[in-house]
This record gives sequence, C-alpha cells and structure tokens, in this order.
Amino acid sequence: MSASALLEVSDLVVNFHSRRERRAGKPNAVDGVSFALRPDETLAIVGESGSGKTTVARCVVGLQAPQEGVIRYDGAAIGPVSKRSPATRRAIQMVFQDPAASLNPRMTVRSIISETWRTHPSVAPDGRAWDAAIEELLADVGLDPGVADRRAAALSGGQCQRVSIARALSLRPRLLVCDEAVSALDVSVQSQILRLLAGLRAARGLAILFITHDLGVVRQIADRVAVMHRGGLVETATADDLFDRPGHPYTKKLLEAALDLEGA
Ligand SMILES: Nc1ncnc2c1ncn2[C@@H]1O[C@H](COP(=O)(O)OP(=O)(O)OP(=O)(O)O)[C@@H](O)[C@H]1O
Repeated sequence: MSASALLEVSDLVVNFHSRRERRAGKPNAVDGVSFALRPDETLAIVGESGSGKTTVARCVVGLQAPQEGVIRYDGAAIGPVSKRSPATRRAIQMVFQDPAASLNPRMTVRSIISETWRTHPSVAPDGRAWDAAIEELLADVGLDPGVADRRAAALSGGQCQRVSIARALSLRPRLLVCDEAVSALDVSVQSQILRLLAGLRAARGLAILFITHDLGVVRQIADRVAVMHRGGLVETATADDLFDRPGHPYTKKLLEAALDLEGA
C-alpha cells in the first residue's frame, strides 16, 4: 500500500459467467484492474459502454464481490458491504447515475437525509439540531431551505442530484464514488453539478472516484484518469498528460472519437 493512498485497488477480477462459460473463454467483466486514489484526489475511470467501469465502482462501494483482488481503504482490506464496519460503510458513499431513481419519490428531502442519520447515529447531529443541519447541507449543495419539505418527485433532475449529494455528505464521507453522476442531466446542469463537486471536494477534503464515458466530463473534473478497455486498464495518467499526450492507441481512438463528436 502506498503511504498516501486512501483507496487502493489491486488486481481486481470480476466475471459474471458460469464456470463452464469461463472455461469456454468468456471474458472477465473486470480483468486485473489496479489503481490507487489519494485522499484529496479526483480520479476518473473512463471507457466505452461495457468496459467494466460500473462493476469496478460497485466493487469499491461493496455492492459487488470480486472473484479475485483486494480493495484497501485507509490501509485495511475491505470486503462486500455486509462485512464492512459501519465507519467504512459511512466513509465510502456513492452517487448514482439516475438521480430521480436513487431517491424515494414519495419521501421528503428532510426524511431522505434524516434516514441516513438513523442508520448511522454516530454522525447524526445532536437532538434538535437536525433541522438546522439539513438546512446547512442543502445550502452546501446550492438548494434553498424550503426544498427540505418537498418530495423528491417534485424536484428537477439537477435538484435531485444535489439532494443525492447532500444525502451522501450527511454521512461525512471521505470517498465519493460517482457513477455517471451527470450523464442523465442537461449539459448546463452537468457543468453546475461538476463545479459543485469540485468545490465540495476542496472544502471538505474529499476523494472522488468518478466513473464516466464522457471525456468532456473528465476534462472538467479529473486530476488523473484511468482508461478502461474490455475489463482492463490500458492507461493511467494525469488529465493534462492524457489529453496532450495519450499513450495507448485505444486512448487516442477515444480522444479522436470525442473530437469528432464535438466537431459534428
Ligand atoms: N449483474 C451483471 N450480470 C451479468 N453481466 C453483467 C452484470 N453487470 C455487468 N455485466 C456485464 O459486465 C460487463 C461490464 O459492465 P459494466 O456495467 O461494468 O460496464 P460499463 O463500462 O460501466 O458500461 P456502461 O457504461 O454501459 O454501464 C458488460 O459486459 C456487462 O454486460
């Protein structure tokens, strides 16, 4: 484990096929992926659909158990979510792609956030301070206090994603895993949410693992980038180096395809 890593993923392998299919040569969804993330860093994992990005993210948050490999958080190996300590579960939070689907539409924002404190009382504010703490969280994600009493169903996609982020922050995480967290939003709302995440990272000292297929998003948010192709990592570089001097032929193809799209 490198001294400065908050998260270290080593030789991760995930295969969804049966043993017989594996013997017949069906490929691993994730095939020997290794990377590390510093406590103050945003690492983007980028790659086309089906390259294995979401599966890596699900392993990190403990929703998917890998067949092989080790995930270390703060120096200690961590297993699936059911085997993690409450402190680790709390420290690693996920923001999902579809903000509306990840919130219960019938619940008010106040209940959505309060629920996390009932599950993790160690970080709940004292007694009557819940309302004030909820207002503060909403302000941190750029929402008015009045949003607390609205149901998730009544909010826009961008507002829902801000609430999802507030819900994650209510648990005082150290690592935020964002899985295509802006893909379902309009481009202008995407930029607002990416700026919000960058600000929160700086203000709260968060590490962010950002899964995306979109190089435009990578450019806006990432310090470093890991490029996934067919289950493996083909290249890891700083964002500047990756855009200026892509090393792997697949990365070059991804960049060219993105430029074609921009020019179209
Ligand atoms: N629960 C599952 N059961 C079976 N196969 C799965 C499962 N989850 C993912 N896969 C397969 O694993 C491979 C990697 O999928 P994954 O979702 O991790 O890729 P991705 O890069 O995130 O793509 P996308 O952006 O389309 O979600 C794909 O071939 C996918 O079909």
